[in-house]
Parts: sequence; structure tokens; C-alpha cells
Amino acid sequence: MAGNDVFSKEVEEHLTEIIQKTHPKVDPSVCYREFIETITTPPAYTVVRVNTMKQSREDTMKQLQRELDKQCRERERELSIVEPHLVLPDALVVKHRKPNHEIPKHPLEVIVDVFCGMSVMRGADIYCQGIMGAPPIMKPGDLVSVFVDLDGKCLKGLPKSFDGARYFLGNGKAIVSRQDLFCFEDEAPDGVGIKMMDTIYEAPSLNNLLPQLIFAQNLPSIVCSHVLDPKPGEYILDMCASPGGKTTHLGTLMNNTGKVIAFDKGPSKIAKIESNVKMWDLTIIEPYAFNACNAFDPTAPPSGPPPYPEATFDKVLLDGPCSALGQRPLLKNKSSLKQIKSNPPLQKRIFDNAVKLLKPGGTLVYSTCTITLEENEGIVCWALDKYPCLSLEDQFPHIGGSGRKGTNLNDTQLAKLQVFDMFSKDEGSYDNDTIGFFIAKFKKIV
Ligand SMILES: C[S@@+](CC[C@H](N)C(=O)[O-])C[C@H]1O[C@@H](n2cnc3c(N)ncnc32)[C@H](O)[C@@H]1O
Repeated sequence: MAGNDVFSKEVEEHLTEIIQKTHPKVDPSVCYREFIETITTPPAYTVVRVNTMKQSREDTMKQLQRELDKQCRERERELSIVEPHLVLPDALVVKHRKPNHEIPKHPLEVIVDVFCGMSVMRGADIYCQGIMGAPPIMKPGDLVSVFVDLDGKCLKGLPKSFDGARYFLGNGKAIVSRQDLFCFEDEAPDGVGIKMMDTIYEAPSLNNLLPQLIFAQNLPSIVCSHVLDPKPGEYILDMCASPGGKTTHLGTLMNNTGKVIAFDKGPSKIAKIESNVKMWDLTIIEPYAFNACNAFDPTAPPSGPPPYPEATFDKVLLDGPCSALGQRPLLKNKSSLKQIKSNPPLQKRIFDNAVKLLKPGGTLVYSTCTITLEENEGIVCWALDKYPCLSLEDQFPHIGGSGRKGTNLNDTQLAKLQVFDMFSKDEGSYDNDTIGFFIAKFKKIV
């Protein structure tokens, strides 16, 4: 859809090399093209995780179905069906209709930035902040056609038609006038500026929908917390936690008993964790703005603020910084190859801390939302080599594929890894039509 320029040439070449290593039997250029088609479109399903401490999945499913029926009627859409996920006991799946590329366009055109465009493709309405251009006559109630500015070339406040690279997202109804949007001295107003009515990729708008009962999360992220298998009463470290999707999941699986220490880099990241934790009434989460690279200190006490001494935690989750090349939809990625290659050294530093802080017999889950070998199978290879105290474990549930070829890991080890692989797509199964994601589970044996 967005063409071959989602990535820079050097990143495209790197990804093609990865395809050659991981899938030696396929034609790399065909595989790369198919990968671009996948990555530039959203998954055909929306997944939400249920707050099972508040209400059963069954009751939440009925409540969500009622809310979505209302939303569909209001937007004159076909009704969406909510179903329980067949494997994950706390997940609900909302199937989307097929993409509709035949939507007629309106004469009034609105341009939005790439970030906003990608959110719209997953069901969001358009927030004022994301609007780049709108016609001078636009007023509340007007029907508009919405386009995303693919190359970030549209100047804020553009009053006329935008002739740069753009992609049609669908039609919406203006909530604000152009005057409201751009005639402020400081910032654009907050809140929804365009309500999306008819989109090429249709998905439920989940903003502020049952926030105490559901959390929108990509399927592999839900799998990831189940793989860690947190139990009530345990002492768990979530090393890179914001916005707190997995942290709130851990706290819920622990039935709000025990303790979860949650790090992220700065106050704004911590505020997001705190807001999500509060929404779900979780009292066992202790968030700290702290660099996970410095989490270990042999002289520190085992509780209270970080750092912590050796063998402190029963379980550690390292869902760390990564190149995030598995995100969907991804219309434009500006990372250079150098930036992508800067991730493994950081991941290894955080991993070193995780191993030290884990108790013997404890579990460490390492995960990323990216697709490079170096940040995934490569880290596992490095870790098993450096730490003979770690054993690679089977995962439950295991609904993604196995690890990929291209490193020194043998077939038995690869079978223990869980990869949601964007280079090989199994049509028709929502367990594969998701973001790119990687999960490895280790046990500290001594
Ligand atoms: C993939 S996101 C985490 C998502 C989160 N686990 C969830 O499920 O909601 C990675 C996070 O790592 C954080 N991060 C990056 N470097 C870090 C560091 N040195 N210490 C702690 N957090 C870090 C980033 O700010 C980012 O929020």
C-alpha cells in the first residue's frame, strides 16, 4: 500500500538479509514485498484483555458487545462480533470486516500526520493534535475525507489540497471548525477533531470504552505475561514497564497479591503506568522512574526503591527497548541502520541486571516487538553462552511459531522460542495476523 519506502534503503537491505538467513528457501524479494503489504496494514482483529478481577470474561464480552453495537449503529456500520479467544482465558477478540477500498470521497479533505493515520487504521478517531491540514470552510458536522501525509511534508495549517505522498484512510465527520483547529497562538485544542465514520480498515474505537474492564493489547503481549506465569504472593520485577500493559496484566494474574516493581525511564512514562494501575485498582504495583541498566547493586536492600541486590525477585520480565519493527500498521519508519543496531548492546546491559536480580529457580521472560535476528534469537544465543546458569524453557501458551534459523541455536532450542513472524503469514488465523513479536523464557538453575 504505502510502497517500498516504509524503510530507508539500508534498512530494507538489512531486512532482506534477515529474510535470507531466517527463511533460506523463499525468494527474499517476494518475501520482502509480502512483508511490506502485511506491515502497512492493520491486523484483521482487535484484541482486548479483560479485567478478570472485576468481572468475568463472559459478562464483559456481553457488555462490550452492547457498547460496540451502539457504536456501530451510531456510525451506520455493520455490527462487529466479540468472541472469547480460544486459548487465552482473559482475552476477547473483535473481528473486523474486510478492507473496503471502494469508499467514495468527499470534496473536503483533511490531512493527518503518520502517527495519527496509523491509529485511525486501528479504529481511533482523529485528535486535533494530529490534524495537519483542513479546508478554510470546514465547520462542525461537515463530512470530510481524511488522508495521511506519508512523508511528513504537510505544513501545519495547510488550507489547500495537499499534493505530497498521501494515502486515503476514509471519511469522517468534523467535530471542530478549521478556525478552532489552527487559530490558536499556542497549541491545537485537545480532544477529537474528526469522528471517523467509514474507513478502509474498520476497527472498533476503544478510547474510553469500559476502561476499568478492558485493556486493548496486541495478542502476543497478552501471551507474554501468561508465559511469565505470575502467581499471587510473588515478588516480580517488570524492568521496562510503561505504559503498563503487561504490568497491569501481571498484577491481575497475581490477584493483586504480592508485589510488582515496575521501572521505566522518566516521570511521564511512570505517570502512564500509574494511571493504568489506578484504573484497575491494583495496589501491588510500585512504579519507579529508574534506568534498568543500574538495577543491580550488591549492597542495596531487597525492598523499597531501586536498586536491588542479587537473587531478589521470583520472576523478571524484560520487555525492553527495541527497534519496534514489528508494529502494525507501520506506514513510515525513520530509524537508521545504526539506530537499529544500537539496541542489542542496551538489551544485553539490561539482561545482565535481570540475571543477577533473579533468584535461583526463578523465571526470566525476555520479549521484543521487533523482527531482527540480533535483538531476538541473537540475544538468546548470547545469553545461553554467557550464562550457563540459564536454561531455555518451554512456553505456555505457545500459539506463535518457533524461533527462526540464522544463529547458532539448535532446533530443540528454536522450538522453545515463540515468534510471531511477519515474514511467514498463515492466512486466516488471528494468532498469526498480529504484530511481529518475540518471546524467550529462561529459568535460573543455580
Ligand atoms: C516495549 S516498551 C514496554 C512496554 C510495556 N512493557 C507494556 O507492556 O506496556 C519498552 C519500554 O522500555 C523503556 N526503556 C527504555 N530504556 C530503558 C531503560 N534503560 N530502563 C528502563 N526502561 C527503559 C521505554 O521507555 C519503553 O517504555
